[in-house]
Amino acid sequence: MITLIFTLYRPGKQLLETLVFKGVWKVYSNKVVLKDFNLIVFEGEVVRLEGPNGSGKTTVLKLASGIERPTRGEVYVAGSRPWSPSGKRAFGVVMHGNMTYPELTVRENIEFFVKLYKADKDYAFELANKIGLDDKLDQRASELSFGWRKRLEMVRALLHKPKLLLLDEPFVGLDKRGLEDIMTILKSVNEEGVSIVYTAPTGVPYSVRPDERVVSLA
Ligand SMILES: Nc1ncnc2c1ncn2[C@@H]1O[C@H](COP(=O)(O)OP(=O)(O)OP(=O)(O)O)[C@@H](O)[C@H]1O
Repeated sequence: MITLIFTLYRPGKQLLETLVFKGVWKVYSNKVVLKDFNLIVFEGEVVRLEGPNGSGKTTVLKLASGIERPTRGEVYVAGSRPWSPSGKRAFGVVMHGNMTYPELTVRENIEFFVKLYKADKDYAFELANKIGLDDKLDQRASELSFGWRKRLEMVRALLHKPKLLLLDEPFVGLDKRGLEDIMTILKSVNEEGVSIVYTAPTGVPYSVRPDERVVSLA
């Protein structure tokens, strides 16, 4: 009987919480930007942070990536603080500024970040190919147009296989092909289980997945 119970009992796979905000407040010199903000994002989920300019969307990403610390409350990425070594490995982030090196070529940038993260070089160059960077590998990052630099930033953010990808307004300034390339890579990594949290000002007509969760900031 006991054997039968153990044979039938197949607990569902526990989904990992890739991002947790618990009672988070963010106050900048007496301006309350986030007031008791709570959010749980599970493995493989896509969450769109929506709201008007100044509502705190970027602030949420800065807290999730450890660039800012909460005034009150707790933030966890895959169970770790975002600024801890294991937390840092668990996410990739693309904000408005560039984090790749302008003087290095696309290839050199990818090789540099592969070494930094002790990542898989083949996987990194596969990402670069998938996003259309294969014929730009020998160009300096500084020579790339905005949309191509954005693609390089996306590869930089993903090459260490993070569990969570954080993107600040990923569709801004891209042409049709740029949008398609970015969407292709986002769909592909999301199918592999990567959670995506991205910001979009209210009214932006694009989405990563039709069933994505929308979180509105007032
Ligand atoms: N370092 C800072 N010091 C003081 N105030 C700040 C700082 N960073 C952000 N703020 C303020 O916090 C509020 C929220 O800013 P945030 O950039 O998170 O908004 P957002 O929703 O991303 O806006 P946008 O759509 O314009 O990018 C704004 O009023 C902004 O002026």
